Amino acid sequence: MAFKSFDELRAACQNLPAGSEASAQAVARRQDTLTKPQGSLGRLETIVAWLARWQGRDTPKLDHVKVIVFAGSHGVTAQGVSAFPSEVTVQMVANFAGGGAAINQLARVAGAELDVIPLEIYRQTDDFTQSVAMSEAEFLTAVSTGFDAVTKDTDLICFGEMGIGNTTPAAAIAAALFGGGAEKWTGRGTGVDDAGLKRKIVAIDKGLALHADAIADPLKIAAALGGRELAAILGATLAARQLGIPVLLDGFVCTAAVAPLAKLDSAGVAHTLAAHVSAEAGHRALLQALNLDPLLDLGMRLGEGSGACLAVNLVRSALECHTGMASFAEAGVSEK
Ligand SMILES: Cc1cc2ncn([C@H]3O[C@H](COP(=O)(O)O)[C@@H](O)[C@H]3O)c2cc1C
Ligand SMILES: O=C(O)c1cccnc1
Repeated sequence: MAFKSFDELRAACQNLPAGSEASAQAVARRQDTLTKPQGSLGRLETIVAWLARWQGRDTPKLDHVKVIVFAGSHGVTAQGVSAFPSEVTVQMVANFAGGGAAINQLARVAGAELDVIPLEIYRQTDDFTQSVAMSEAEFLTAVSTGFDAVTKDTDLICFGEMGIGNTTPAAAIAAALFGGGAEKWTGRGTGVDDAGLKRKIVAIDKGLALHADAIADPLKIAAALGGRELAAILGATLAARQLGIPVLLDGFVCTAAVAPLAKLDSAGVAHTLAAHVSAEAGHRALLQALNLDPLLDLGMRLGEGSGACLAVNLVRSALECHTGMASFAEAGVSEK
């Protein structure tokens, strides 16, 4: 897919397939026959219904689980917004290839295939305090790359990101979409000190003022204030919806990347589950703004898709119970 204009992409974001209510109901009916008090597996039960709804299968499967990590470089790092230098992005892409990052270990344990897709990582976006981060064409190229990275044979997908500085564009997008000022959405990312936090807030306020004309349009916000890996996550999440693939969202950056979809269509992220709430300051508020209830709260603040991938283990456990448990009749267990 090559999206040619904001208008074309917006139309795609506003014409989304609904999930299968019939498959979700088939799961709910079976849950109530299994050898447990009704509802006693709590969210494990609703997770399976969610899988069924968005896979469009009465019996969901998890044969092919994927993690795609998108990487991008950020011009706004010139404002001193990260604790780490920008070149760490390229270095970490090499580390992913060598199997040495957290996400490599988590993907192996979760039985997930890991893909890493660098988006012009030797070319930073423009510094959004000076101009738009990406032109319309640059933004759409990144969205299209993300869209094309998703393939139909996938049963569940996690998106991750690597991009030094990217908690700043993420907070800027959240502030532009939901208001409340930069301070509400800005956290310490990789661990900036108080002066660094101040620089982030100043940079975001400057970006919000400079791009005030974009604020009515969620896609223009994502182009003016975002980053290539965030744009790719937006495109990939849209593709997943069209292909019938449920999505596990990772942390603050990933959630900010998909937030424009929710602004364009009130059910725009209905096929996603928030895998966790990260320790990044704005994440809890952002999940609330999107009406998402996170599965895990482990104080993680890494990105890379790490929290999403960890939650694959929960989703697998939920599905095993659903498919493997005996019914009251099969097991000869008395009902109440
Ligand atoms: C070694 C290393 C590995 C990472 N893996 C993910 N991130 C995370 O930290 C960055 C965002 O934080 P900030 O906005 O403060 O730069 C992103 O690259 C994100 O994926 C990492 C950061 C570092 C340093
Ligand atoms: O929650 C996140 O996505 C996050 C937090 C800190 C650093 N990088 C990503």
